[in-house]
Amino acid sequence: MSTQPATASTRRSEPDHEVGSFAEAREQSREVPAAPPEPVMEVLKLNVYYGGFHAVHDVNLQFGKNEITALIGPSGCGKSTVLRCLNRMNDLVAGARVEGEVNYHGTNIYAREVDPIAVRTNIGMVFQKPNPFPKSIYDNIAYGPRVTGMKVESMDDLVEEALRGAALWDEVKDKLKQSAYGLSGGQQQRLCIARTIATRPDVILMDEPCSALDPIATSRIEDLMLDLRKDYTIIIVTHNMQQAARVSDRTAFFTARPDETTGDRTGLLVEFDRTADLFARPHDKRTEDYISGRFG
Ligand SMILES: Nc1ncnc2c1ncn2[C@@H]1O[C@H](COP(=O)(O)OP(=O)(O)OP(=O)(O)O)[C@@H](O)[C@H]1O
Repeated sequence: MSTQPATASTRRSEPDHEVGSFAEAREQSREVPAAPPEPVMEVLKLNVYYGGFHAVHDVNLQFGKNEITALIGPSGCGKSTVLRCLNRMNDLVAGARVEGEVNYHGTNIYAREVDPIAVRTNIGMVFQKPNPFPKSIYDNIAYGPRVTGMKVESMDDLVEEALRGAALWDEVKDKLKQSAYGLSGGQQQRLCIARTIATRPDVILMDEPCSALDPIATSRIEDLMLDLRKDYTIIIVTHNMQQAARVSDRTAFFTARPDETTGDRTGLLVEFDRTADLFARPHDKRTEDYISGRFG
């Protein structure tokens, strides 16, 4: 397994055929340093169990400040499980057990003295299906700051700032008191992003945020992610390799392998690299097979 950025000498040769239109996405990508800059989060020897089932084995990863990192891989390889560990959402899953460290600015978020609510305020999450509360647009945004007791000079200003940040303000500014359920799916997902940024996190986790959306709404969310990257560190699980190639700076490819003794299909990290490099010159055969559509 290689989890370090590959060097020219360790890379596999170019895949024998171009992978979709990843080339185009690569051309648009920005300069990404070889290693994640100022790691905001670091995962060390992460193992996750659901009851007796070993779901994720020994994952090590770093997430750089103001970068977008994509977690990709076939179904069941543990992407969402790893993502949920990053803000202790697995605490809410019965039978889930996490071993290893998840460091946020150097503090293990699983340390006894750490408050999981505070963790989730700093490390927000956007889910696969837009899940606005059955409240007005305004109250959806104001909810987090209110329940966390955030000191807010003007809630109106905060609501506007969050909606502007999520590129939704112009579409909803005249109907803030109307139900969030009246918005389209894409607008609801941007509302959920606005709700997440209203509590001023510095990391945003996104679990397949576009999978329930049409291509136009997807494109808007992708543009938004690129915009949000200026202020936030973003970690996204996606099934869509084109999307990973379009938006992410780094990509972690996972797979699942049957455990020799238990037979459990346990997820593991195969390769972690700059997105442009991982798609152009993967240095693990399993990555190459996956991105070229030969498996998964
Ligand atoms: N709450 C749970 N209880 C028991 N097993 C679970 C639970 N959640 C996930 N698993 C198992 O853990 C493994 C990893 O699941 P996970 O959802 O993290 O994978 P994934 O790569 O995100 O999959 P997908 O791409 O299909 O969403 C799978 O075998 C899954 O069945």
